[in-house]
Amino acid sequence: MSTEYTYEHLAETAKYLLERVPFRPKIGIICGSGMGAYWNEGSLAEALTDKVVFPYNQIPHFPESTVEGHAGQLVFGYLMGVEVVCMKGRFHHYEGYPLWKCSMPVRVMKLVGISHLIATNAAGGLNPKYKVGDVMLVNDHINLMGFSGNNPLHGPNDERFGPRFLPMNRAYDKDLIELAKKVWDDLKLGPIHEGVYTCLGGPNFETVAELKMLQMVGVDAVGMSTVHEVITARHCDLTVLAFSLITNFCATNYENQSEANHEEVMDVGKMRQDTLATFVQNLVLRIKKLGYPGIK
Ligand SMILES: O=P(O)(O)O[C@H]1O[C@H](CO)[C@@H](O)[C@H]1O
Ligand SMILES: Nc1nc2[nH]cnc2c(=O)[nH]1
Repeated sequence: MSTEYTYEHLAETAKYLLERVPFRPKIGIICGSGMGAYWNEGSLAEALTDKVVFPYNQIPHFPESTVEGHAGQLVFGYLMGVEVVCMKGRFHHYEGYPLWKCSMPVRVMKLVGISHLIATNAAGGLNPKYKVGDVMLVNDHINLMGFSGNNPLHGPNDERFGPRFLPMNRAYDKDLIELAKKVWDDLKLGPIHEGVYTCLGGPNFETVAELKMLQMVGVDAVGMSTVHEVITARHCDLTVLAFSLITNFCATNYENQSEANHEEVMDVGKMRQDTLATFVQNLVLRIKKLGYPGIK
């Protein structure tokens, strides 16, 4: 079975949400590990006003979030006066969900009216120039899981979502990347990078040999999410911006004794949540002011 969700299922989910939310969001935000987990002062979710909160287990047809750091709530609200919908926690393949299920919320967000998706993630830094706590705007990805036929769009295609075949060479909108860099610089937040992300199935972190291979093929940051969400988003014509918070440095030699762990990932997320919240708030404001630019 490639997908249990028909268009009608997801339309039902969207209808349930829309009946309970008094405004229509244009921007969807997926909070990565650590970044959406806490309601502490300074977190992105905390910055939302006039919130309407839906725990995932109360939304018809929604999967449940099982990872620590992923609260499992869909939050509608205003960020700097901009209508947004925010996923506090996402679904990963390693939780036991097939990729079409991991990325179903993207289609739901499309059906509630978004035109733009901001996907964030925590990732290991492979590019030697990156430091822990840095941000990398994703300008491309390598769909490694797709190489073996594991793709969120696998199976019958429903044209109401999008076409059977789709290009991916302009998946990460260049205008939005430029805008994001400008917003970051205007806020004087220090250096920001642009690079290539890849998603592995997880849940284990990588071996040294795997990391060396990924570095050789041009990967700058490695994680366990985002790629399938972006494919699904582009399929239904959403304009996409994605960024990675570099939460750990990947050990590409055997002398390095440090070991990647999820606690560190969440700690760095927490440490950087204020900065990222400020960044995203200013970004959505600029996107709105500019009339929601980017390829559709
Ligand atoms: O991609 P997000 O959800 O930010 O989380 C990343 O961090 C977790 C590992 O610590 C994995 O889930 C990986 O994908
Ligand atoms: N696969 C993978 N995912 C991560 N998420 C956060 N850090 C990492 C990492 O080093 N590898």
